[in-house]
Amino acid sequence: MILQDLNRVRQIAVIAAKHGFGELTDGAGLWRMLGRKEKVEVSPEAQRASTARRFRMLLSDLGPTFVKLGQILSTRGDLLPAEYIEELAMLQDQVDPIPLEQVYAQIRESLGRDVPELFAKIEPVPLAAASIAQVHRAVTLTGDEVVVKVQRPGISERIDSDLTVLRSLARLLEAVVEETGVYTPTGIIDEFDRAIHEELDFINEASNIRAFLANHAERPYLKIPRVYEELSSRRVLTLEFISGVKISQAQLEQADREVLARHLLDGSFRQLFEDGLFHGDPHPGNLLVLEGNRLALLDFGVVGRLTKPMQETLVMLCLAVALKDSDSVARLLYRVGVADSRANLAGFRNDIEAILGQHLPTTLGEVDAQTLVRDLLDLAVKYRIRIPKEYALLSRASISMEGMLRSLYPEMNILEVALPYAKELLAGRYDPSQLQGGLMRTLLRFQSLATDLPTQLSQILLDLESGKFSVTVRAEQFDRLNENLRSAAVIAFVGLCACGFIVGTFIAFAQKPWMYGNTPVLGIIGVAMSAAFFGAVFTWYLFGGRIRKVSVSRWLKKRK
Ligand SMILES: Nc1ncnc2c1ncn2[C@@H]1O[C@H](COP(=O)(O)OP(=O)(O)OP(=O)(O)O)[C@@H](O)[C@H]1O
Repeated sequence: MILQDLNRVRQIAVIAAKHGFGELTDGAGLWRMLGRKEKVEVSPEAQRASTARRFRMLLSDLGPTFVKLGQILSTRGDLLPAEYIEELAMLQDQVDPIPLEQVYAQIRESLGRDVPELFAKIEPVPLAAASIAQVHRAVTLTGDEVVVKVQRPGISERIDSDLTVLRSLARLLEAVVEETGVYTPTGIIDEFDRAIHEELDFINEASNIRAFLANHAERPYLKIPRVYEELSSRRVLTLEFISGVKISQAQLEQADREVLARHLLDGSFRQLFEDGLFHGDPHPGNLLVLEGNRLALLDFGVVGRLTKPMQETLVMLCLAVALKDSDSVARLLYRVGVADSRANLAGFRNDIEAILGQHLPTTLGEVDAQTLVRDLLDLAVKYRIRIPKEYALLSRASISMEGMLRSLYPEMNILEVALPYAKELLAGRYDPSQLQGGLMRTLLRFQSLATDLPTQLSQILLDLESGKFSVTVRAEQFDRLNENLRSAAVIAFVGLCACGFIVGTFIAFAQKPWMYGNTPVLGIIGVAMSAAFFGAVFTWYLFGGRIRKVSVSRWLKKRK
C-alpha cells in the first residue's frame, strides 16, 4: 500500500469514527496500526441516527466510489437486512457538473477528434450530472438530435485507487472479524470491482442497448434509444435523443394510465420470461412517457441475465408463493442459493410459512409483493443462504417496478396478468397435456416429491442434486492445533532464513567479496537482513495470535 493509500485509510477511519463506527475500527486494530491516539468525537447527527442511517451517511461522506458501492449493495437484499437496503437506496450521487472544457477534453481524448469535427452543437448545460458521468443534449454533424454521456475525467483512476484501499480493508476485516461465511469481504469487493468496471465501460452499456433493441424490435410500445457507434467509446456514449416526460412527472388521464401500466408490465414480463435480459434499474427517472401512450427505457449500465433454468425456477417460485406452498418456496430458494453450511431447512420452511400466512391473507390482488420479497430475502440472510446476484437484482427491479405500477394504476392485478406468461414458459418444457388441468398440477408434481420425504433426507438429496453435499469432519481442537502448527511453521521458516543470513554474513566478512573502499557492502546487507528476520521472529512471538477478533453481529446487536 503506498503512502497516498495509507492517507486514504486514515481519512476513512476518521470519517467512520465520526459516524459512530469507531468501535469497529478500534476493534480491528486499524487505529493502532495508523498510530493515532486521539479520540474522534461522534457527530451529534450520528448520535441520533440508526446504524443503517449512519452507514448511509458514512458512504455518502466517503465519496463517489463508496456511494456506488452503497448503490450496488442496495440491490442486494440477499446480503443486507431490509432497513439497510431502504437506506442505501436513498443514496444520491448528484454532484456539481464538470465544466464544459473538461467535457470537450474528454470527448477529444476518447474519440480522437476535436468536438467541432464530431458534433454540430453541444448544449452547455447538462441534462444530468452524476458521479461517473454527465449527460448533454447535442446535435450531430448530420443534424440528428442526440444525447452524449461523458465520463468525468479521472473518475476511473480514483475508483481504482479506492478499490486498492477497499481490498486492503476487506483483507484486514477478514483477519479480525469473527463471522466468516459465503460472503467474504474480499468476495464482495471483487464483485463490486466487476460491477463498477462494467458501469465504467460504456462499450458494455452500448452492447446492452443493442441487445435490448433486438429483443424489443417487435414491441412497438417500448422504445429503446439507438446507439451512435462512431460517436461512442469506453468513456463517451452517444445515443438518439428521446423526447418524452419522466413517468413520475407525467400528467396522465385514467385510461392512459391503464394502457401504460399494461405496456410496462408486458415489457417487464417479456424481458424476464422471453428474453432472459432485464433492465436492472427501472426507477421512474429511467422511464419516459412518449406520445401515443408509448414508453421509453433509459440507462442500461446495469442489466440482469437469466438462463432458461433460472427463468423456470423463477416461475416455480412465483407459483409456489401464490399457492402458499412454503415447503416448495424453501426448497426452491435453498436449491438456487449457496448455503455456507447446511442450513436449517425445517426452520427456514417454518419461517417462510409464517411470512406467507401473514402476507397472503385473502386475494392475490391485495398482496404487498414489495414487503413479501423483502421479508423472504431477509430470511435468506438469517439462514445464511446466498441467493445468486441475478435473483437479488431481479427482486430489487421488481420492487421498483411494482412501486411504479401501483402509483400508475393501483387497480391492476399483477399476478393475474403474470399467469399467462408463466404458463407459456412452462408449456415449452412440460407436456401440454400435463398443463391442461391448470398449472397447479405441474406444481403439485414437484411439491409431492418434496413432501414425501422427511426434511433431513430430502435436504441431503437436494444437496446432492445441487452439488452442495460434502462431509465435514470437525473437532475444535483440530482448528487450534492447525493454527498453532501454522504459526510454528512460519516462525521456523523465518528463523531459518535469519540463521542463513547470519552464516552468509560471516562468510561475507571473511571473504570480503563486495567492497566499497574499506566497507564490506555484502556483510552490512547480511547484518541488516539477519536483524530484520530476527525482528520478525520476535514480533511474531510477541504479538502473533493475539489479534482480537471482533464480532460484527454482536456489535450490531449491542448498538440496536
Ligand atoms: N436517450 C436519451 N434521451 C433523452 N434524455 C436522456 C437520454 N439518455 C439519458 N437522458 C437523460 O439523462 C439522464 C441521465 O441519464 P442516465 O440515467 O443514462 O445517466 P447516468 O449517469 O447513468 O445516471 P444515473 O446513474 O443517475 O441514473 C436521464 O435521466 C435523462 O434525463
